[in-house]
Amino acid sequence: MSVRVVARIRPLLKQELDKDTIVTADSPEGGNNAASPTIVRIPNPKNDTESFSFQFSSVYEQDATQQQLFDSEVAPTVKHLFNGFDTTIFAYGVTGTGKTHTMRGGKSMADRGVIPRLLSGIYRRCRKIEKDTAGATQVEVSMSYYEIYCDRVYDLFESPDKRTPSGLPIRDNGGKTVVVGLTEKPCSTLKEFEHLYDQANINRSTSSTKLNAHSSRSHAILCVKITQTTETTVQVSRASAIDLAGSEDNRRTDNNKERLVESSAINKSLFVLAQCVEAISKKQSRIPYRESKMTRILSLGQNNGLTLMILNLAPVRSYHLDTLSSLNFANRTKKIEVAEVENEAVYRNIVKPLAATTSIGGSTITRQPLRPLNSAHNANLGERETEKKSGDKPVKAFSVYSDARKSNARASAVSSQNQGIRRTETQARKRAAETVSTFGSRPSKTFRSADRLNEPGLSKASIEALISQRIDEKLAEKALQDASASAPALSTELQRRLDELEHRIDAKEEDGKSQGLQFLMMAKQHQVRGEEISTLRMYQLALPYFPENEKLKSKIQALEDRIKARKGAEHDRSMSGASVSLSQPLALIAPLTKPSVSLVQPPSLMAPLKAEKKQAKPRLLARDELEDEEFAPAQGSDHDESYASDSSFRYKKKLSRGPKKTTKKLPVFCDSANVTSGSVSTSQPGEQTPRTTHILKIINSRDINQIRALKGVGTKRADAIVSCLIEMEDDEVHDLESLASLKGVGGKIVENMRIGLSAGGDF
Ligand SMILES: Nc1ncnc2c1ncn2[C@@H]1O[C@H](COP(=O)(O)OP(=O)(O)OP(=O)(O)O)[C@@H](O)[C@H]1O
Repeated sequence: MSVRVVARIRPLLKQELDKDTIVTADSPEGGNNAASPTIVRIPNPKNDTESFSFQFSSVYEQDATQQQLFDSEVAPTVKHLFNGFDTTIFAYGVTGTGKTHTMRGGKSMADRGVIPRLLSGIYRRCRKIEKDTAGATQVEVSMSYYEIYCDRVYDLFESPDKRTPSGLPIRDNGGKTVVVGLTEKPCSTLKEFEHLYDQANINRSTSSTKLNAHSSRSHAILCVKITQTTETTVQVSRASAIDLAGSEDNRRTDNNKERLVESSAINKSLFVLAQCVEAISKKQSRIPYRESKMTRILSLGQNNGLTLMILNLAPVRSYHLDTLSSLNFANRTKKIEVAEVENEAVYRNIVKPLAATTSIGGSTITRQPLRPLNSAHNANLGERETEKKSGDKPVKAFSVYSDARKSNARASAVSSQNQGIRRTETQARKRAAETVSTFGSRPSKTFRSADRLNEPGLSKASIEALISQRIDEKLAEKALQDASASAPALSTELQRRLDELEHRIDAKEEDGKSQGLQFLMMAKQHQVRGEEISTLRMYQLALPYFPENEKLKSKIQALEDRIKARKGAEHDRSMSGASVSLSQPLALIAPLTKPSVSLVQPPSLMAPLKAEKKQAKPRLLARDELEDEEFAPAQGSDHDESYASDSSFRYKKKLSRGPKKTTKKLPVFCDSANVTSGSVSTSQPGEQTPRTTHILKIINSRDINQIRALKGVGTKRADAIVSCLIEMEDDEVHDLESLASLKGVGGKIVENMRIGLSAGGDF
């Protein structure tokens, strides 16, 4: 199932004028005009008579109410949530386009946004389920709420003065990204939720900017966990509602230094998100999720369940290019496929009293850094601790029951809620496991043990062995938890150093890369605004971080040539005193009457842009310059939604990734059998021995199995080598020195590969 994308055009604000409206909603041609609109139309910034159209699942016009949006888009997701599907709803758009209004909304009943309405729907359904099952199914709701501010994660249930400056760490846990040490608060009524939510929102970072008096300076993520407990099963599902911060054009915000830092972090994370979406849509093997915490947490395309993106748009001309950019992003996002997999209900340990299985740690949970995670999304590490304390005995990881206890009760209870929902094969298989009950609300992991227990080949002894292995694991886990329970005794200094270490772990080698990405991002921003000199400058600053990106180099070259040519033309004109000539074959004239954005070069803030600053008037643009512009409509289509975008900057790892031709420290390989690194001659491609040729052939095959089979390589390294090769695109590794310079390889490994082949007797 793909991400569902709907657009919402906000009404004009007080200071905005009707005549400036350029974004409109439309129904598809030939369709029923009474049908809800699904198309957003916006003029071509270079030619008002042309328009671009973008189709989405739905488009909400300026007069659409909060109720309409909720009823059509969000209410239907509630039942899926209770059927075990996770849902993710996020608002995306430029600053001041109405994301917070859509997600949170105002205080009056009519103004309430998606989040309070969603919770209201959740509680209503809770009551219905409890009533329909005469109390046999109990539903518990809890929430965590956090923000990503300047790429740091902060718990919104903690006031800013109590926060650790470095924020909460995030970790990958079985494919899911979790925030460690997040508070999870139970909230059993809408009133309770609203109280907690309002309190937490006070802690959210907002400030006044020129474009929005209450601008969100962070991405806010609300995670609502729903636990449905029957006599035999526990099913957990989660709704994530995300109010992303909006991208900002800092020339329009008049931001001060602090706001600029925030803005740069916001823009960077949104840029990375766009890169991820682009990489997914191009089916690239590397999706740069890890380059921003927001993209790691959002994990668009990696998450399961239902995903709804609400694209917020401002209707007015002052947002023209930003709106196009958002529309283009949304257009790509709608193609992303999300696996429609539900969370499986797991058997609970019926020995435990019902209430104890779903108790929640609440605000007592403390941060427990640098230790393994063992539960699901946004793991609340204190949760199991609380459970354990609630009973005298430690809770068993699982129990084995006799055949007498069949899972029919569970099957019927759950299936009555899951009518019409596709089930996975694995689940069907797991349902067949009749004899197992699992610990508390643990996810399906324990089922695997159960499946193994049911394998026909397992003897009683191996079952015993498995059980004692699981008990050992649990005891080890408990020991770890006990150890970290004493974490409060850590000194602040030690805590600080741990935080630093975690940051370093997270950052790894990303520093240079993110700096380079920042420059690319700024280049793109300048480019869409038609500021060539500053674009060039940003590309030049980015080049050292992507030295092997040929497209970047050619882009720089093309820009330099174009700027030179333009300056030459300007110089010629000023010398001859000639005014614009209509007969000039390769020039187009910006119509003075039409405020076409792209033809009028806006002044830039950058110091070296004096030449551009002088250009307050519309200027001549060469035809090729126009055609190269980011928003040119696709050829042959005046109403095409796919306008060209710059895709040339897929990230490449810095220097070490690609093969370096001349690196002093590299070993020199000689192709005679007994020579070790450090020998004299450099192998020339034409002089390679069969062994070298064979190694290079295997490497260039990009076949992970063949590469892994080379001596001393192993799965991880083979994977890294293939990633390097993919990033080299069509280029190949031509000699052993280049091979040694690949990331994670080195001279010793290459030597091992050679020795391995000799030992095999083939060479
Ligand atoms: N549908 C709407 N109806 C009425 N007013 C709206 C609507 N959408 C937005 N607004 C108003 O527009 C202004 C900006 O909205 P909002 O703060 O929600 O923008 P935002 O996209 O969240 O901005 P930022 O990214 O800076 O936080 C607010 O005054 C808000 O009340």
